[in-house]
Amino acid sequence: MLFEHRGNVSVGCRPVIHCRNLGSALHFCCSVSGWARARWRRRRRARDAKRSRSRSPEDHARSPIAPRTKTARIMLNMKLKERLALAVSAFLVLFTLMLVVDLQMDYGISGHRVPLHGRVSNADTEDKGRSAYIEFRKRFLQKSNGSNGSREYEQSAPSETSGGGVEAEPRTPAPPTDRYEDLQRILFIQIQGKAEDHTVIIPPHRDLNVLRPDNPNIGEMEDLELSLNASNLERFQLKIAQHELYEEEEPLVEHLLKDMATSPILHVEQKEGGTQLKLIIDYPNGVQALFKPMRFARDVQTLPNHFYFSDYERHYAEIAAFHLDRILGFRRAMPVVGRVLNMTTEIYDVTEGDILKTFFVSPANNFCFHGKCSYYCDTGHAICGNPDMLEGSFAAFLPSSDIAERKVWRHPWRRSYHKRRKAQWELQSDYCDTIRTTPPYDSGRRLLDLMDMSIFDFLSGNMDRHHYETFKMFGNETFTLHLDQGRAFGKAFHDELSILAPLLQCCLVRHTTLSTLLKFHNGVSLSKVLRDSLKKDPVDPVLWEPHLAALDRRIVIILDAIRKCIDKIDTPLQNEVNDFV
Ligand SMILES: Nc1ncnc2c1ncn2[C@@H]1O[C@H](COP(=O)(O)OP(=O)(O)OP(=O)(O)O)[C@@H](O)[C@H]1O
Ligand SMILES: [Mn+2]
Repeated sequence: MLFEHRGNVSVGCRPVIHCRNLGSALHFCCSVSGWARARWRRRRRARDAKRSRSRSPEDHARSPIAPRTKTARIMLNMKLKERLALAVSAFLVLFTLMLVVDLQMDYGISGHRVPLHGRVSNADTEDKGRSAYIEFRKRFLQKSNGSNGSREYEQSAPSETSGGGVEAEPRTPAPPTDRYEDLQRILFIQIQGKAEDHTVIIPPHRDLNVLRPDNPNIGEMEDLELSLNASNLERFQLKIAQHELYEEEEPLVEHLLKDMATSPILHVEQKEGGTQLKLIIDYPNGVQALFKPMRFARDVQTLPNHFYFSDYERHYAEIAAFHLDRILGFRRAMPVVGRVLNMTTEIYDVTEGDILKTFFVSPANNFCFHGKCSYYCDTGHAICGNPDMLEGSFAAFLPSSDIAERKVWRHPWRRSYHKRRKAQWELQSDYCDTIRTTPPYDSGRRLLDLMDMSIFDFLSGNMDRHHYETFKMFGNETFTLHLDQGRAFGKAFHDELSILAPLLQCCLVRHTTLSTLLKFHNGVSLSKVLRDSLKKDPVDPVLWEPHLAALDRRIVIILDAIRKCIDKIDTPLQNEVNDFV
């Protein structure tokens, strides 16, 4: 409005608005206007008076000049302060307008600048957000250091299903920076027999699994003789000994695996007990196997909202866990092999009873069935062939209870199996002190076996260890069976530290187990040895690569934990707090 005046003052001010130095321009404009205003006002008043005398009131109303004159009069009547305020606000409005136009150039009009700006600024925020998150997480984990019993080591592919491909390529692990020479030294001294007893690492001369004063097998214990046409499974079963299921390099294991993978299937029936569907497979000559069907591809991971107790069983986990148990030198898991079945001829045609009623053809024309069990035995969770070929795991059958009865033990570090309740070991920091003084954990090999089981389960990510079993005839001084690994290998990018709770709370490990872990850490990696071992299986590749990679990562975590335990006894005062679990 100010710049619409035609008088000297406004004309005099107009160029000023284009000046870059607004402050001095305004000052100039206003000092000029002060002098000119009085003169102009006098002249104007005289002219207006003349005009109003010569015009009628109607003329006055009709005249287009009238409002402008009025405005000008208002302007002239304004005080200097008011005019200055007006000038500043007008400038501000203009300035804002210019800004808006400039912004539009950035985000709307200019086709080049939009994506560039967008990308750069987004990446910046994301990067900052992510690194801040990682930093926070790192600090949080350092601070809590597993006080809640669970620590995550998430890697770059946290998707639930990752379709094989590029991600599944084996990564070359970086050479180990820490060879754990301190731990190696302790083992070396123990081997030389010079060592005193160690509270964390139990030397071979104190370990019944190494000493084995007696190691009878089932055949000897039961006085059973093998018939000439005895199957490989019978031979295997009678050779099960007090301290291990089978000897190192036992040739029967390979024979047994071959039998289960190739022998004709005579009969199938659903196994009672357990929560998920399992079939008992009958082969010629009385050989039996426990079949777990394939439900998902190898790279389908545990659903994030599933508890360990509602996780699906994975057939490949049973196969991989058997190999892992053997490689680690435990030999406490029954041999398991993979095989692809024809559902029509090798299941449907050779079974009877209620299970038959659960077979159907899916909309995708695949042959399916769901059986009857308490978890996932319904149409929505059916087991489907492709179109009628079905893969599964076949575990060699344990000797019947007529020959070798088993004792079922409640695992002291059992989880609560309730979505809100916590188990005793999660609440009591000195929980192991209680267990150590309770039979059968107060002497012999049992507690050490649970430490091995904890390591075995941590490596494979198996949280489902509610019970364990032993052969009754061998009493308490016998190995613990590694049965039911169906829920292992479910989360490749997460290391569940709470599985290690027994080891972390008791600070106890076998010399032989530690030695095996160090051998893999410093030599040929566990992932490589397991990958090579699994190559012999008919359904190889058995494990998704990230699961194999996880093993090498988890070994380091176990070694760190053992070192921490030793530090604790060396400097007890500094480590009073049980800061792992
Ligand atoms: N190889 C085997 N031979 C004979 N019996 C077996 C074998 N493996 C497991 N069993 C028996 O079958 C039972 C159920 O097996 P498993 O635990 O694998 O099934 P599950 O459905 O996973 O059970 P749960 O849901 O209780 O974990 C076991 O408790 C065990 O006694
Ligand atoms: Mn199970």
